Amino acid sequence: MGVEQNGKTIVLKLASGASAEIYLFGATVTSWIVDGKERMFLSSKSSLDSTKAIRGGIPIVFPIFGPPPSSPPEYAALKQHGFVRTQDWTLDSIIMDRDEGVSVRLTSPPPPSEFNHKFTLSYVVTLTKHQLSTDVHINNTGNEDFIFQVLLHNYLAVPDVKKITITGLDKGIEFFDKAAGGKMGTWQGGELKITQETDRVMWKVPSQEIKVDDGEGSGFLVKFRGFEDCTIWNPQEKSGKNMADMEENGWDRYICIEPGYVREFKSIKAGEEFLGQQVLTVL
Ligand SMILES: O=P(O)(O)OC[C@H]1O[C@@H](O)[C@H](O)[C@@H](O)[C@@H]1O
Repeated sequence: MGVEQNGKTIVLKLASGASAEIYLFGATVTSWIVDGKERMFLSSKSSLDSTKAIRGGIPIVFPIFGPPPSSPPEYAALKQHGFVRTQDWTLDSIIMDRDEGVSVRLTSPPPPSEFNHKFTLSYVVTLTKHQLSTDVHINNTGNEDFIFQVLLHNYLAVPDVKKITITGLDKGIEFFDKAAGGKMGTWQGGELKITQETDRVMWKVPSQEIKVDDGEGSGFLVKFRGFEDCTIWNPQEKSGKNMADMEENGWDRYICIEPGYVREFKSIKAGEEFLGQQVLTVL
């Protein structure tokens, strides 16, 4: 029980058998086991040698989501989804180590020199019997405002994505449909099924609670606070087969329900803190 440190990874363990593995590279959660079952998808073709972002688990997206914008220059120079998913993070502290829960705080290293904004970024991962909570704390430690986007890119393992049902998306939400070439749409309410490539940035989700029924008696509840938007992504074969680090048919074994602040850039004032929380529960 407790917290094991194994060089590149930290493993949280509970007496119930629940565990979570976090790579220091990107502070990426790569495994979450509940009731003897792996709940995170991790592609068998993912590189785990710190050369490329990990394909699976929960990569952290910051300070941009998606491809870089054309300006300002320090943002235009960034790679897709920003730099923190490919940085070596540090274990800062063990916050809690008890029978009912284990919690650790990780901190990111300084940003690349061209990203000339002062901030601290810490990530608190808490494991309880059926839940995994991941909280991002961003503090503006400089004297000027700066802007960012942030998102927790979870890959939730499911037996067959074509059998899942997603609910909790409020009727009337606007979404940016990347799979449809970047069109805006309005969600009509009800259930969302994955029958084709899906890449939707749902703007301002009032419920902040999305349920995934895996069609085989289990699933997930994804709750969030601080984050307002949620991207729902599954590439299916059409785009999945073009991803070098995606295993064959991997696209059928996960769904990404990604809480974030991504519909626009959020401005953070000098001295201000942003807290984005994700709570994943196994149903
Ligand atoms: O291949 P990456 O950089 O990890 O991104 C994966 C996907 O991440 C999703 O969040 C985006 O909405 C998709 O458009 C993107 O393809």
